[in-house]
Amino acid sequence: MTDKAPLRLALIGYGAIAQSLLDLLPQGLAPEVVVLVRRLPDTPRPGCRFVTDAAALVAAAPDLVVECAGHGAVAAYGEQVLAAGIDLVPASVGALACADLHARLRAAAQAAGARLILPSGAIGGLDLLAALSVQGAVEVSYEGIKPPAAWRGTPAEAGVDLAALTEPRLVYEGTARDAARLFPKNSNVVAALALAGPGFDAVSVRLIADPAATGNRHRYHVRAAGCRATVEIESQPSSGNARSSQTTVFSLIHEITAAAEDKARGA
Ligand SMILES: NC(=O)C1=CN([C@@H]2O[C@H](COP(=O)(O)OP(=O)(O)OC[C@H]3O[C@@H](n4cnc5c(N)ncnc54)[C@H](OP(=O)(O)O)[C@@H]3O)[C@@H](O)[C@H]2O)C=CC1
Ligand SMILES: O=C([O-])CC(=O)C(=O)O
Repeated sequence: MTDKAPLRLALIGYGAIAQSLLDLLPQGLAPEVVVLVRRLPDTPRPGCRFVTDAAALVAAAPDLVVECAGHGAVAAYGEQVLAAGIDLVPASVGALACADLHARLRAAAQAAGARLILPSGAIGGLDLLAALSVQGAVEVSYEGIKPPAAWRGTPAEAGVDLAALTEPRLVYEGTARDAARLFPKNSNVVAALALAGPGFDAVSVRLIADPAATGNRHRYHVRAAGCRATVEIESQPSSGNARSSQTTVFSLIHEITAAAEDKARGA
């Protein structure tokens, strides 16, 4: 990387992931980060310029926009960012379970020569799924285990008294497409598995609240012709949000670093 052409970076959202990302961003990588928020924060942050509308974000002409706000933000701003020729990394990949939105984002990217870059987020092993999917059908069964606090404010609360749990409890079983819609803040990982190649109908999902869980555990089994694989990842939550794994932040920083290296090479 060179310091001659630092990356012009913008973020959408200023919650747990965005703040942790800004804390960990290598120094000098992106000297001024434009951050799109709905309400200006009470305290300014050195190195950040906060804006409250998407037009201002686009006008700043960033090289890369990293969304870390939620499914609604991908739907609200994704097309506008890509249509301006700006590469977009959506953390909220579960928004792409909506096939229409995914198609519109891909079309906007293609028309403007921008890239829609899907991060691996909290999990990994997506390269294997991509490689196997080129050869044929791939089935994935995923299990996500998180402490009860991670399921607050989700449909899990309808059938379970999360505060009273003394043993693990299944809070959802079904398809990746429904999981992404019903648990938008917990099921981006299953969308990432689906989008890596197998598709939303080939990924089955079990979500579990476990009072003994100290972190977020993601376990998935892969079945394809000539290959079986099991991947298990346990990650600490990001500071500030029990449901978002710290590995998500690392994954986004990895994408930002790659974009900075591309820019330095003139790619
Ligand atoms: N790919 C993956 O593996 C993972 C993806 N994620 C995704 O990342 C998202 C963010 O996670 P996290 O930081 O932990 O969540 P937080 O709830 O801590 O932060 C989200 C922030 O985004 C802001 N926001 C929401 N909508 C908009 C909008 N339209 N415009 C601008 N800001 C907005 C919220 O602000 P306000 O105060 O205005 O509501 C809030 O500050 C999750 O919702 C999830 O979709 C999370 C974990 C893993
Ligand atoms: O961070 C995690 O552990 C996974 C998560 O919330 C998601 O997939 O949305």
